[in-house]
Amino acid sequence: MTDDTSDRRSAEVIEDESMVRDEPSARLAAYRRSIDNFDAALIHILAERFRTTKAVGEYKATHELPPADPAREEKQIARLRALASESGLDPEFSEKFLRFVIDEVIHHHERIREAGSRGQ
Ligand SMILES: C=C(O[C@@H]1C=C(C(=O)O)C=C[C@H]1O)C(=O)O
Repeated sequence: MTDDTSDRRSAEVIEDESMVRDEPSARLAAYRRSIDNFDAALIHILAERFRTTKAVGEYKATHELPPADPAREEKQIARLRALASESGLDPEFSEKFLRFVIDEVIHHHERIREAGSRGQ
């Protein structure tokens, strides 16, 4: 498939083609409306993930479990790398992104544990 064909197909999915012909900048605006929706979904998904990992951090602090679980991280990273490859996303990027998120979660868990040990 040429770039032109794939470009046209993406536009068809996002926007009525006749509107794009009439106003060239409408295509960019349509792409950006779609990006806005994806970014909003990402933020909601991340907020839900952090809500769950907060509960995990509290559970770990109560049961005196360590904040990080490298075996679980390794499994999760391998699983998401495979999913990324299957869906056309760079697996290196998916690993870096997950590593970034997991490191933040571990900091939260450490803070929850410290707060618990100070009796807060
Ligand atoms: C959420 C957990 O705590 C940490 C964070 C993880 C994550 O964000 O995926 C995975 C493993 C742990 O290092 C967990 O143990 O499940």
